[in-house]
Amino acid sequence: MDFTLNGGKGYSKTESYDDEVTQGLTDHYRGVLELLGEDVHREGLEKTPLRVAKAMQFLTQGYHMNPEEIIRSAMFREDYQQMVIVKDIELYSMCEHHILPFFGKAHVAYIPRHHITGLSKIARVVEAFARRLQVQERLTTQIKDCIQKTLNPLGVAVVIEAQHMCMQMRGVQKQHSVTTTSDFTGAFLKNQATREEFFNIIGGKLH
Ligand SMILES: Nc1nc2c(ncn2[C@@H]2O[C@H](COP(=O)(O)OP(=O)(O)OP(=O)(O)O)[C@@H](O)[C@H]2O)c(=O)[nH]1
Ligand SMILES: [Zn+2]
Repeated sequence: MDFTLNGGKGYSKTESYDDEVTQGLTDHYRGVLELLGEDVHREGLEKTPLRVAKAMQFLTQGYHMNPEEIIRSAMFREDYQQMVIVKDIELYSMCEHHILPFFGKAHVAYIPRHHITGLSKIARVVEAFARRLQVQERLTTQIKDCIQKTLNPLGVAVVIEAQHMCMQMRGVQKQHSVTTTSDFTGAFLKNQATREEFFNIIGGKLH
């Protein structure tokens, strides 16, 4: 069995797939195509079940990542106590209700208390939680909780703005709707000025 989507470090560096899962998914997706009335033997579709099996594993690889470990792998003692903001982190996730994509941007901030983390690790935490079946609210809260738990900062702020294909391509079909979610801890919760500083920097109109 070859399954290194998770790498050894809590996140993926190479793309490879679990043979057993790939085979199972391929069989299921062949059945799905048949049920949709397709000819699974026509040239363009012959390899499609296998491609989808791999794509779905890629899109849900976050289940095999350990977001807390990602942060702990690059935690540094530092006495900087001002806001650190990583904004416009692009994210692609899948809504758990329809298994259709939702995508947009995450803005993440924290105010260190003795420890900082590698900036890329913030984006990797977003990735680890986004690459699962999700709802936007839970995704927002999980990112916040993970950073609060591992770094124990003075506060964490997470804002996600996303478009949901299940609202755009189907269902209510509102092509321009954008959903914004936010969650805060510590200083961002208690102090309106801190929250406003964050919103000003991410360029939001949310306050
Ligand atoms: N709160 C929340 N809802 C979501 C998210 N992604 C999709 N949804 C919603 O999940 C809901 C599921 O509602 P249902 O009525 O069970 O499903 P449905 O019949 O397909 O609903 P419609 O999308 O309105 O056609 C819909 O309102 C979706 O818009 C998300 O991230 N957060
Ligand atoms: Zn949906």
